[in-house]
Amino acid sequence: MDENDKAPSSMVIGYWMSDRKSQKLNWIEFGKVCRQHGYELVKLDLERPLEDQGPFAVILHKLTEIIARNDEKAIQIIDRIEQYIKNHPKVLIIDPLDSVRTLLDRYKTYNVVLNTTLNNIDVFTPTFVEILSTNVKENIKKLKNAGVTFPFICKPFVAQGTTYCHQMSVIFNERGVADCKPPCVAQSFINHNAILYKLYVVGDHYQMVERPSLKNFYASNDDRDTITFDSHSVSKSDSSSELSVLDPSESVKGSSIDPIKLHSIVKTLGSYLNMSLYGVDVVVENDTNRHAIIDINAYPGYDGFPDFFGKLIDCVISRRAQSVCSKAYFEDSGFDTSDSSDEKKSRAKLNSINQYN
Ligand SMILES: Nc1ncnc2c1ncn2[C@@H]1O[C@H](COP(=O)(O)OP(=O)(O)OP(=O)(O)O)[C@@H](O)[C@H]1O
Ligand SMILES: O=P(O)(O)O[C@H]1[C@H](OP(=O)(O)O)[C@@H](OP(=O)(O)O)[C@@H](O)[C@@H](O)[C@@H]1OP(=O)(O)O
Ligand SMILES: [Mg+2]
Ligand SMILES: [Mg+2]
Repeated sequence: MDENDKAPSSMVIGYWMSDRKSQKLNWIEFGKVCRQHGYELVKLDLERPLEDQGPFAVILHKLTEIIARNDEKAIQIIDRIEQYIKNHPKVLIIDPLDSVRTLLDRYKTYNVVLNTTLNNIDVFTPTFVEILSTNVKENIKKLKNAGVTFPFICKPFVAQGTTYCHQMSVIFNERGVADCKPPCVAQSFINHNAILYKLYVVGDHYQMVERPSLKNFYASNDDRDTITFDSHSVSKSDSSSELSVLDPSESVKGSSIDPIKLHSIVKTLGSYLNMSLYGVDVVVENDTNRHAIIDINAYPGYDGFPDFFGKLIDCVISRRAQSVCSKAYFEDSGFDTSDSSDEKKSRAKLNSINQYN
């Protein structure tokens, strides 16, 4: 490439995701989109110091599988990235590692939703409790105290990035409580006529896609054995699991998804999560029409998201503009933006400002 062809180094986007993910997204195309907007896209070599590869204006990543691995090598990789960010406070990271860590922990994620104002508009997270022990008696007591009802769904604590994190079970009775595999989160099952709504978010843009989901289960089925399943065999666009087929006696009433609620979910969660790239799984409860948030994913698949790359570069540009403005704003007000504790305070302040804009 001609040297004059190169974007200035301040316009380099360093990215990392697995080869599998970049192939699925046809990531080479994103390189072209970046060029059209004056950015250069460079894959990070996680084995080498980032200082030798930068400087970067932006770090864009799906590091969930590295963060979730948590072995010595993975810790070293993440430390390296965090150190770079600390040494270069102006670099924009999509998304901040602490925010991704929250989403990798289902228990923390559900607590975030619980503490938002979404409840006021009939958007909720089904009752949940963490199960950490294998003591069945103790767990039954814990479930009762928390108000988790049968049937409930048991999900591994780690939400993304491992081979087992999508292995789940539906538990119908006290006998089934022995099938909980701690550490996990037990969550009351919400009947929703086997329709899942996936909200894919890219910065200020979002798109809803409909997916198959689990059929209705009733408490009267209390002698049933536990059902185990892999979530990826139920709720992908091409899934056709038996677990999604409604019983013949059930009428297939369309649920009424409310676009205003979806809009509020995105507006509210964006600032609570401090994330730009995420997906929210929503089901609409039969009879009540309440909207339940059952899952939030960092950097999901975006299958069915029109013009993903166009929206992604848009997001990079607008987040950069925001972060430049906020740095200028806080420097003016005497904040030391290179100090990470001040940085945290300034982000919190900025979040609260954004929330009301
Ligand atoms: N509380 C619930 N009530 C009813 N059905 C649920 C509930 N939680 C999950 N499900 C069903 O189980 C599936 C998997 O659950 P969940 O989305 O939490 O798993 P996941 O592995 O994190 O999925 P993803 O691939 O989206 O990351 C959902 O798509 C939905 O069909
Ligand atoms: O491809 P990836 O590795 O990003 O897999 C992600 C997957 O996308 P895919 O649909 O392309 O498989 C997402 O599905 P949708 O919500 O978009 O349906 C969701 O399951 C994430 O939890 C997965 O993240 P992981 O568990 O792997 O970290
Ligand atoms: Mg899901
Ligand atoms: Mg998930």
